[in-house]
Amino acid sequence: MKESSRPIGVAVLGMGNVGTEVVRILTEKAADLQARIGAPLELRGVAVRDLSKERKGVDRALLTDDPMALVQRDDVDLVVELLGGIKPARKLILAALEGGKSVVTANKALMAEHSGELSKAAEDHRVDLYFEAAVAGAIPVIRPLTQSLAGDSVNRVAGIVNGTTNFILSEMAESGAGYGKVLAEAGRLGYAEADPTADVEGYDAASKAAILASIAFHSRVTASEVHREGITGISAKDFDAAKKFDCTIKLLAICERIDVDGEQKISARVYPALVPLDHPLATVNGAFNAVAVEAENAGRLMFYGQGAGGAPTASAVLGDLVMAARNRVFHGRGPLESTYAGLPVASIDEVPTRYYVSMKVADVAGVLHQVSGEFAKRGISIAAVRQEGAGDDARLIVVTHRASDRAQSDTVAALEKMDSVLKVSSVLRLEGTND
Ligand SMILES: NC(=O)C1=CN([C@@H]2O[C@H](COP(=O)(O)OP(=O)(O)OC[C@H]3O[C@@H](n4cnc5c(N)ncnc54)[C@H](O)[C@@H]3O)[C@@H](O)[C@H]2O)C=CC1
Ligand SMILES: N[C@@H](CC=O)C(=O)O
Ligand code: NA
Repeated sequence: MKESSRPIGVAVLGMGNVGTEVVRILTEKAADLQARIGAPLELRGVAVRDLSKERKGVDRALLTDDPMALVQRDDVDLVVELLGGIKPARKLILAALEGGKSVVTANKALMAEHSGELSKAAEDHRVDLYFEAAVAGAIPVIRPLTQSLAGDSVNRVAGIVNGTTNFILSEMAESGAGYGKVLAEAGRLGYAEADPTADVEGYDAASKAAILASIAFHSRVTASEVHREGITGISAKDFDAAKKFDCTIKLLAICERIDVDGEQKISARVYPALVPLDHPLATVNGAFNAVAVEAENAGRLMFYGQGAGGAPTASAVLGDLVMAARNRVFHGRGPLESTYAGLPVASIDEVPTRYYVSMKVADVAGVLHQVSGEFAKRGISIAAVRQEGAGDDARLIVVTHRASDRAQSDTVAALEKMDSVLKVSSVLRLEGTND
């Protein structure tokens, strides 16, 4: 390695769950980081909202409540954005890139909507924009997709990419624990977003799916193009029913190439789904995430680890920081954004899915025939039927084979109108099967 170069000035924006851990590691591991980079990293400042708050292990003189002034300092070479949200993060990152500073961010919400603008600024100013922490926390997924698999063709990236909802669903499956209490615990443990609606309504997973789909398929997919459903409607009853089909329930993010009438499109979708208990994703519990990648030549790859939490996320941030700093020392550049394929995003209606439909029915002869008739009318074949209870508590559960999501959802709408179907109580998709 070449002799140590001049120090590299680092600005950290935000000292919450992740920022606190990043500053701690930067301080505690300074000597190791210097040896790995070939230059010392020097913390020039940390932008916080509340200057009066006690920040253990941080020199007060480093704190500022003016992030823009910090970003624009001449002695800052690298900016680490850990504020979250679009405003003021977008402007701060743009200012950094335009000022010739490389940026490391964990901000999936921002990257999923503004990656085009930010990547162009990085390219124009010949600096790096790294965001490994933005998807699946500590797990390396961005780097494998952009670098290790750069010579392959990825067909599918799917898995569990939100720690908070996986933590909640795991607790519900395990102990039937109440939803609100578990969500509060996820916040306390530093897994949840500042506004946890982003987690439970699937927005966070949708941002991650947009980032994964864009990189995997060399196209640009934004969060608003990802079909999104959250977990707020999932109840203990759904878990009981799932168990009867040897399944559990997971919030999945699925990005795949699909063929729609001869045209290649991207499907990017997030929803809670039944997953067979013997599927690898069924055993991913707590705040752990797992991402399976299927590539033409590599075959199936599986990435597993901590998807949320201050220290695990800080690990991914530090990895990016070391890369960006090394590039400064050795005059290199990280990979550029690649969107040459420009594949369109399919509507959820066009995607082949399997449905699980649980309904309360009138306990009269012929109901099963009528219900199965509605599926048959739309060309959907039924994989399993289960009849439960009797009288006022008669229930019918249908699991279908794969058909277009449009045909499946039209069938559910028709069932809801039938006199003999008193209530469609639950509709979930089934994933992790081959049929
Ligand atoms: N917590 C986690 O497990 C993970 C978080 N992320 C992402 O990392 C980023 C940070 O997340 P957390 O640390 O969990 O959030 P957090 O809410 O704990 O921390 C954000 C900090 O930024 C500060 N802040 C916000 N606006 C500011 C401003 N204008 N000036 C100065 N300070 C400001 C807040 O006061 C807060 O302390 C977010 O983009 C999040 O989505 C990514 C992966 C995992
Ligand atoms: N809120 C997110 C944090 C990591 O991205 C999650 O729960 O996964
Ligand atoms: Na990651």
